[in-house]
Amino acid sequence: MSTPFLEARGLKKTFGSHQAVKNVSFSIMHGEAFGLLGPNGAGKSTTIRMLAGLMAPDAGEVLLEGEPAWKHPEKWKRQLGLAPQQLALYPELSAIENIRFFGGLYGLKGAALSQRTDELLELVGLEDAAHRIAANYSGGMQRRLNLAITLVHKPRLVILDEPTVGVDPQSRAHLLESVRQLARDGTSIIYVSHYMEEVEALCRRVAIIDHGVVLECGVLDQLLGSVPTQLVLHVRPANSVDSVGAGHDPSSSFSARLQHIAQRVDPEATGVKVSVGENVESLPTVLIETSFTEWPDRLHQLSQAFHAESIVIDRVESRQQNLERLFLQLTGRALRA
Ligand SMILES: Nc1ncnc2c1ncn2[C@@H]1O[C@H](COP(=O)(O)OP(=O)(O)OP(=O)(O)O)[C@@H](O)[C@H]1O
Repeated sequence: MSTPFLEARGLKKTFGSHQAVKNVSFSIMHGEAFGLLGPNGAGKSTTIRMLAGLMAPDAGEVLLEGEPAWKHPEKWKRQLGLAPQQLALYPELSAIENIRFFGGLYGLKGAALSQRTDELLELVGLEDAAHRIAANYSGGMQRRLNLAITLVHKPRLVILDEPTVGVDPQSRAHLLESVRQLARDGTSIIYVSHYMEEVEALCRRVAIIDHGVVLECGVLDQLLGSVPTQLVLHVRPANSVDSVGAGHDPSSSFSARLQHIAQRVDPEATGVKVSVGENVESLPTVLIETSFTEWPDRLHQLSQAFHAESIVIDRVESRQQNLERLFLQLTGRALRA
């Protein structure tokens, strides 16, 4: 197997008595877009500060192409670019002046610096605003400039910490397109975000961290395969006399029959969890959670059980397995709660 471009190995960091990062390991391959997900305070920013060499770990190490990164500080600095959550730019300078200033810090000058400045303004879509001072930009435009500055020295790995938080839709689209372009050009990317749909759209592999430890790390599609399939069954009584809302509270017997089925299905034994919509009278739905491969069998068994109770399945809806649900399964809470 080829050597990862960057590897976090057993990273730990404590602030006072608080262990912010308890044990974090993962690796990023050359040219890979990697997502880092976790709720507030999970330890993401602390982890990426250690990856970028801005903070020393208490234990563990960062390997750059298989070697301890601290052994080659110049290489580490040149090959990595971190776009932090807090903007790192001069608000009283224009976009051009900011990019040229930071480019100069990396030794760029003359035609090379001018060319790089033009490329970056185009990449982040700030050509028209290039001469205006950054203080007058919208929040989203400032984020785009922040990204351009991060990229000035053509880092081979870019770490983006929540790049789209609080930005307008147009800037968000620009930022995402810029990241896609970087990925197409073969830049490795660590994308830290609360927005699962962004991570799903951009990253092939992800790590989910909480309380300073990695809960899961792997290829997104494979991780999603472990999320139970959810089927929502829309059901109704087979007998019209017995229909929902008709006569003297027939729905309670309908509800009782649904509950009866739900109780009979033992989730431990069958791998199927059945739950009945709370307001059965107005919302006759049944939720099945089962494994992806087994759901046709499960559905068949359940429809027989329904038939025996004179209940008809009108419609079956399958809910997509997504990162939001994987996250919920692992951490027990929603990311944006
Ligand atoms: N310099 C510091 N001194 C003391 N505590 C810190 C410091 N930096 C981070 N922490 C604490 O460490 C924990 C992890 O913080 P960190 O910023 O790494 O989390 P995060 O996952 O990036 O969260 P967020 O999404 O809110 O940025 C938090 O409880 C935070 O308050």
